Amino acid sequence: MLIIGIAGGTGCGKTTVVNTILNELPEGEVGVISQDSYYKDTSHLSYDERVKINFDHPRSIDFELLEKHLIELKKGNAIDQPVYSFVKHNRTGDTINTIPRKVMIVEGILILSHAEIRNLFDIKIFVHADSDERLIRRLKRDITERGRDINEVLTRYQNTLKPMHQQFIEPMKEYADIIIPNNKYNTVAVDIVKTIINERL
Ligand SMILES: Nc1ncnc2c1ncn2[C@@H]1O[C@H](COP(=O)(O)OP(=O)(O)O)[C@@H](O)[C@H]1O
Ligand SMILES: O=c1ccn([C@@H]2O[C@H](COP(=O)(O)O)[C@@H](O)[C@H]2O)c(=O)[nH]1
Repeated sequence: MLIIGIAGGTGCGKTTVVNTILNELPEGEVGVISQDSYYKDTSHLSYDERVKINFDHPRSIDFELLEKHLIELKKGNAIDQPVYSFVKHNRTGDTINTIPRKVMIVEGILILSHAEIRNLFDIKIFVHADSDERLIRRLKRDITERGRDINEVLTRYQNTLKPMHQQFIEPMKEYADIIIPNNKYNTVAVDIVKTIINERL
């Protein structure tokens, strides 16, 4: 199994890059694990308490479960990936049975910040987009898809997202094998990643 980690700040285009790769490769050969599925279960908190969580800090992620799942997949075993709701800020209680594939892509803002997880990746990719570009994309996406308003996005950006990005995400470029510049759609870089995956397939 080839495990590829794709990191980068919110709105840099990780999900879009992953979907582009998936759409053009043979169905069923590549699997995806999203770090978002591993936000800690916060069912014991009220919605008002959950909204105050710093979701850009590594402690908000259940890295132990993510590591356990990746090890199981490497051994050839299926895992039950939790389903996360950004609208509720919590796991939904559902899971997706995820079977091991020849290539597994793990994507998320903080996946390179955890040494044990990082060491499981055969290829580490960092997707870069400038912070103003990422904020614009996040505003548009979170208002249309994640039930936010302009005030929520900008307040979270100033209070937690920006400082956490500078502390825990941007420095992870150091560990990347490939950095994809993604201020514009970067079809050349995505083609290169697809070629690497095709060779493995
Ligand atoms: N290169 C790009 N140029 C312009 N918009 C983009 C680009 N990549 C992604 N987007 C858009 O920006 C938003 C955030 O992208 P997404 O892939 O969800 O980022 P991430 O998963 O890194 O948070 C989405 O609405 C997506 O359509
Ligand atoms: O309940 C939640 C959990 C996370 N977030 C925000 O999501 C982004 C990470 O997702 P991307 O798809 O990479 O943007 C992170 O910046 C968190 O602030 C949230 O809003 N609510």
